[in-house]
Amino acid sequence: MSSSPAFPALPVQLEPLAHHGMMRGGNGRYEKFLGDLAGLYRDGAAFEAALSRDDGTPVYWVESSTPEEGEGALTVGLSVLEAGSVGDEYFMTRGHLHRKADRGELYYGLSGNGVMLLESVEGDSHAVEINPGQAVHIPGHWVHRSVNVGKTRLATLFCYATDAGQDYEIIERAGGMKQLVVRDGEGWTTRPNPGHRGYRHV
Ligand SMILES: O=P(O)(O)OC[C@H]1O[C@](O)(CO)[C@@H](O)[C@@H]1O
Repeated sequence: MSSSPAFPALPVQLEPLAHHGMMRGGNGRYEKFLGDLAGLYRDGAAFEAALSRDDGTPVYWVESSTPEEGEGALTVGLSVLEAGSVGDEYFMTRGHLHRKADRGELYYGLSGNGVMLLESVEGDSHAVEINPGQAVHIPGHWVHRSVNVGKTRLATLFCYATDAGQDYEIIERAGGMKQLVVRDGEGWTTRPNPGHRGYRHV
């Protein structure tokens, strides 16, 4: 016998365990392996070399809670990104614009050291650090990606409108994001991506 979902949806207690890379109480999980990320990094030879050494563990994963769907519903989750690099680019998420582009997102840094790379379709770019105890509040209409610029796992708690959706193709069609987040001595810097064609002219 099938049962209807409860209305209103039941409250959920979540326990993000950043150092264990998991969140208790969620109902969703996905993982991205190096092999899923072909074309993301500029240095193809460095990517192939990294793939040949790959230990088969995910580069990043997301554990989330979506207790209800529809307008006004929220998805909350833990995003975990390993430390590392391909060529001089730090490990990063694929990045996306929300399909409902006016939907914003909140990230709260739990552990590790990251940068949120934020770009508008009009051509503005911002790289905002996210360290433990810092939040980044991303309004709608920003293409966004997280980058781990530290030496340990980056774990962030996030929240966005469930109906936001994700458009990954906008970055692929543009030849990647406008800026790259790269090693700079012991730190990080941004450098223009020579392959970027602009988000509007695609
Ligand atoms: O969806 P992407 O771009 O692969 O990256 C995963 C990211 O997406 C989110 O799950 C939600 O926007 C982030 O928390 C996470 O860092």
